[in-house]
Amino acid sequence: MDVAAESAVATARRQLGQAAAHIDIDGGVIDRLKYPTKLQQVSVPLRRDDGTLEVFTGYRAQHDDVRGPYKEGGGLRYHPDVDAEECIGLSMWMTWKCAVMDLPFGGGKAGITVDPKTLSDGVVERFTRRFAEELRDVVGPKRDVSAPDMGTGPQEVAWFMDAYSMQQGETTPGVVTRKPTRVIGESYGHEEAPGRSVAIVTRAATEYYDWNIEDATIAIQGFGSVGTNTARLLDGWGADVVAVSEVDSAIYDLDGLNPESMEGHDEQPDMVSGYNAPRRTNAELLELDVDILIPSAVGTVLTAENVDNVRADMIVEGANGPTTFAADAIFEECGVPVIPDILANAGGVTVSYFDGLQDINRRQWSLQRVHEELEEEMLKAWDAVRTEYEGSGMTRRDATIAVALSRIGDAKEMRGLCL
Ligand SMILES: NC(=O)C1=CN([C@@H]2O[C@H](COP(=O)(O)OP(=O)(O)OC[C@H]3O[C@@H](n4cnc5c(N)ncnc54)[C@H](OP(=O)(O)O)[C@@H]3O)[C@@H](O)[C@H]2O)C=CC1
Ligand SMILES: O=C(O)CCC(=O)C(=O)O
Repeated sequence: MDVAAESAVATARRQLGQAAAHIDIDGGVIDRLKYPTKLQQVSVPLRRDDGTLEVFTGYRAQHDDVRGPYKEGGGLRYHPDVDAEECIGLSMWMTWKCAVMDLPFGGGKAGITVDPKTLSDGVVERFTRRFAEELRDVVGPKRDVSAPDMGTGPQEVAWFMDAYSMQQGETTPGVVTRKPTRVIGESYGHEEAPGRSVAIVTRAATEYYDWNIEDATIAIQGFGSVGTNTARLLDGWGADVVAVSEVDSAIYDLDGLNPESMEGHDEQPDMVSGYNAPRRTNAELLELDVDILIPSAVGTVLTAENVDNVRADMIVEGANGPTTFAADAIFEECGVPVIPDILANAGGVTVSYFDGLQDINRRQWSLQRVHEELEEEMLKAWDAVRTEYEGSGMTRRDATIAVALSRIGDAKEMRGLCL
C-alpha cells in the first residue's frame, strides 16, 4: 500500500501495533491507546485588520494521562495542514515521548488550521487569546499544559497564558511552558532544547556506528526552532551542515554552510531564500547524497514514493512524524537507521519538565545546568532504547515505542484501571 497520504494517526496506530507485538502487554491496553481520551474541537472566530470576519477550527487532542496529566502534551501548532487526525496522531507520539523520557506526563496536542503568515501580529494575538478562552475548560497546570510548536513561539504562549490567567483571576504561568525566559519566568535553554536534543542524539548515533561526527555531512529540512538549533550545534561540533531549507526553498553547498551566521525563520523570515548559495527544492534536499538527513519541518515527507531516492546513510527525525510506516520498512530493509522523533526531539518536553521543577522551587537553574541535565536525560533515554533494541530483532522505532509502552502498561496495571 502506498501510504504517502497516510494521516499521522494512521501511521501512529500502525507503529503502535507493530511495536506492541514484540512485548508482553495487555491487548486491551493497546486497543485503548489507539484512541485519545478526549478530542475537543472549537471554532475560533477572528476579525482581520481589514474588518472581515473569519472562523477557524482548532483542536485539542488529549491522548493518555496514566503516567501524569496531559501536561506538556505537545505544543500549539498553527499550520494550514492541521486537522483532527493530525492532532490525535501527534498526541499519541507525545504520550510515547514522555514515557521514553520517563517524564510524569501524558500526551496531547493543540492546533488550529491556519496559515499564520497571513495574519498580522495583532490578529495572531487576538486569535491566540480567543483559542485560550475556548480551551479554558480542558487545559490547566495540573490538567493539560501547552508549549509552542510549528507556527508559534514564546510570544504566542505568553498571550495564551495571559488570557487563561485573566479568566482564572490569578496569574497561572504553569498553563504553558516555553514562555519568554527573562520576562515572565521560564527555564533557560528551553527554546533551543528540541534542536539540542536532536544534535545530542545524532552525535550518540554516530558514536554507536563508529562514525566521526567531524566527517559527517548533514542535510536539514526546515530552518525554524528545531532546524536552526540542530544545525548550529552540529556545526559547532565539527559536522558539515551542507543543506537547509524553509518552506519554499533549500540551499546546498558541499563546502558546508555557516549556520551560526544564518538567522532562523523567527529571527529573519526568508533567510534561506535570501542566502547566497546554490538552490535546491525541498524535495531535492531529501534526496541529497549526505551522511545524515534530519527532516525538521512538517510530517510525512519520507514516503514510499521518495524513499528509494533517499541517499542518506542515517535519518534522525527532528520533525514529528516525518517518516511513513511504509518508508520506515524500506529504510529497515536497506539497513538505513532511523532514529525516531519520540527520542530525538524530546529535548523540548524534557526542559518543560525542568521548567516545572524550577517553578515549584521558585528557583531558576543556570543555562549550564539545563544543558547538563538535558544531556544526561537524553543519553539515559538513548541507553534505555539501545538496551531494548540490541539483539531484539526490532527496529529502532519499535524498540523506542516498546520502552514507552512497557512503562505505560506498568502504570495502567499498577493503578488498576481497566484500561
Ligand atoms: N518547537 C518545538 O518545541 C518542537 C518541534 N518539533 C517538531 O519539529 C518540527 C518543526 O518545528 P519548529 O522548528 O518548532 O517549527 P517552526 O515553525 O519554528 O519552523 C518550521 C520550519 O519548517 C519550514 N516549513 C514549513 N512548512 C514546510 C513544508 N511544507 N516543507 C518544508 N519546510 C516547511 C518553515 O519554513 P518557513 O520559515 O518558510 O515557514 C520553517 O523553516 C515540527 O514537526 C514540530 O512538531 C518537535 C519537538 C519540539
Ligand atoms: O514542551 C515543549 O517544549 C514542546 C514539545 C513538543 O511540542 C514536542 O515535543 O512535540
